[in-house]
Amino acid sequence: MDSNGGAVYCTLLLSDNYLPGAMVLAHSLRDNGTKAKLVALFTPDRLQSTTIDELRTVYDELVPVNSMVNDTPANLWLMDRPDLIATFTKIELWRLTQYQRVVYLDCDIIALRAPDELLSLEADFAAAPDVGWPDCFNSGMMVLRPNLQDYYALRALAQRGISFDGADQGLLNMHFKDWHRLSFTYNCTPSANYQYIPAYKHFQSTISLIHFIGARKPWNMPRQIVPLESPYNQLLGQWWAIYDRHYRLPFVPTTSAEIEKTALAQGPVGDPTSFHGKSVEHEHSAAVPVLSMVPQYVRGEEHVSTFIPPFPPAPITFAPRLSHETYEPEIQTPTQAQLHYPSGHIHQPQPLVPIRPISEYQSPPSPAPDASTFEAPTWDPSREPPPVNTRPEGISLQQKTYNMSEDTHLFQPPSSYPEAPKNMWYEVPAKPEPKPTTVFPWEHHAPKPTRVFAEALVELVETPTVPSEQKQHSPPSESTPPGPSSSYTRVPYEPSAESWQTYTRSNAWDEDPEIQRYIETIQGRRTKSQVTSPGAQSNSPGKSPPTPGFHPNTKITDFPTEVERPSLPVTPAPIHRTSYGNEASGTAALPTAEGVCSQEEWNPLAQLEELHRQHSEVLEHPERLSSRLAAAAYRER
Ligand SMILES: O=c1ccn([C@@H]2O[C@H](COP(=O)(O)OP(=O)(O)O[C@H]3O[C@H](CO)[C@@H](O)[C@H](O)[C@H]3O)[C@@H](O)[C@H]2O)c(=O)[nH]1
Ligand SMILES: [Mn+2]
Repeated sequence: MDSNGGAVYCTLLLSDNYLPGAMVLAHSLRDNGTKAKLVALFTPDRLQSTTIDELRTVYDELVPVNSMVNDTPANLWLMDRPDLIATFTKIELWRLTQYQRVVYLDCDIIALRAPDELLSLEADFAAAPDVGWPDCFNSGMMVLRPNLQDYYALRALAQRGISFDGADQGLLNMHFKDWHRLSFTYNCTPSANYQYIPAYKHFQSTISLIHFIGARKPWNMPRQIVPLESPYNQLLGQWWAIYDRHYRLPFVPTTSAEIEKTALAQGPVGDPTSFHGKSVEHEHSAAVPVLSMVPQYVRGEEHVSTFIPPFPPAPITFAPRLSHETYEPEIQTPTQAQLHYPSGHIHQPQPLVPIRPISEYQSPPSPAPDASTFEAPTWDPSREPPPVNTRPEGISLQQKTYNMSEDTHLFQPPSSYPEAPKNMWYEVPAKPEPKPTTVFPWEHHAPKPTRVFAEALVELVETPTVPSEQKQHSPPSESTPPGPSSSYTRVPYEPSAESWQTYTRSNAWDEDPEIQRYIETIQGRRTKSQVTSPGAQSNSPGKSPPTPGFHPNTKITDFPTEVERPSLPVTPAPIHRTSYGNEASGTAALPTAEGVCSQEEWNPLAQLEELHRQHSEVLEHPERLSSRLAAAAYRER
């Protein structure tokens, strides 16, 4: 009993010609590091003793079993596999009760990694789906617990010949209906199904076991078949790699003379169907030292003669194997022609693909051709569009396998990281503010704004002497340009005064000489066009331009003196004119607001008193309010 509690890998050998498979399978498991016991069931009545001896070199235990032949083999012919007549012998696996668990593998399987986890799988019976009918499992790989109940049940079915394919897979699928499904990567069968190539490319690295189902087995096929990159041919290469590691003959001819000699020495091979049993004994000549029994059952050796010739012999009239692009290993049975590498002296074999014109091949003296020699004619991308209907090229890209790091140290972050770069933002270039379009003529040479704030004003206001002229509210002469607002402050500066007193209380419309002139030109125009206007007639004669420096007509507002008006002089008030008779008529032309006393008579104190009186009246006699409002509404109507 080993660490897996008696779990073993096990295969079955029914005939000598499957010996290479059994041997390569065992090597693939060992090469991949499994420590588990390797067991081989074999049928002594059907095998040569040398075959059994050979098995002993790699298998830990050999278990002889009686072969169980299907007496009603009709269904085998549905598969065209009469050679599977004895595969009912597989049910002997359930009699291996000396082992707790058996991972059974067909002889035509290789391991790309040892699937040791299957040795401890918690399932009574597990397998992977079959590519031909995925509801069924493929019986080439099974994880099972040997037990006599299943054994006798299976044997009963077998004796009655109950199997839909006439072999073990049909029988086992009828018995184990509830099988534990394992990943296809545990029993990956090469196939040419529509989904196969992309899936293969994707899952390739996860494959544990490859199963070469079908009548043709890797050891009966050449080492290399083009296209080399097709999944089947790549997997075939994997089988041959293991085989070569353990059994490749030491002699490899390299010169053309050696090639010729070796080919002649091996001679033509007989009917391939006769290679069962002893008829194969003559096949390897003395020129090739035979150290093991295995190579004599390896038909693949024959058609490559353990070498690849440097170039196809010329003249060549048939397609060399290298041009075999539509290889379908599961369907084709090897013909004699397929088992021969075409060298000059061998009779004309049947080509596998339509013969290409000789011009498609390179001439013999050119360097050794590789697979690409037989590619489609070269394409000049600078001159023509890509050729249509060519083979995809991605599949032939180099594949790389990366290994996980085995470093067991924890990641240590660096003590500091470099400073992040600064000033990475984009400086938006400043767009110059567009100058506001000028409306009035004086704006073209407008003086710089001279607004002054409170602090600065303290000094400015203290110094200037207000001209007496302005105290009398006369308009400023043109010789006095509009300067800082302090020159127009008529209220003497008082440090305790409210801040509003410090503001400019001049009206540019009254005091800016340019505005004065502008108004005069407009008035002039109005005079010409509206002759009948009484204001125009009285205001401006329209005969001579106004006298510069004196514009009494245009002055319409000013700050009233404290005598004129008791309220605070916050805003300029309309000038109450008495000096110009026609001015008065102009003012009289404006209708006075109804119910509002004139500016001059407005007494804010009296008005406040009145407001207060009304307010208290409403509070004391609310009923009067409604009658008041009703009266007001009636008035409005
Ligand atoms: O002449 C033979 C034939 C078969 N076997 C053994 O039986 C197994 C099954 O035969 P195989 O040629 O591998 O069959 P497959 O092509 O794999 O065909 C399918 O169908 C078979 C019959 O149902 C099942 O046994 C397989 O697992 C299943 O993959 C082989 O691996 C060997 O272990 C021999 O030893 N010698
Ligand atoms: Mn098989």
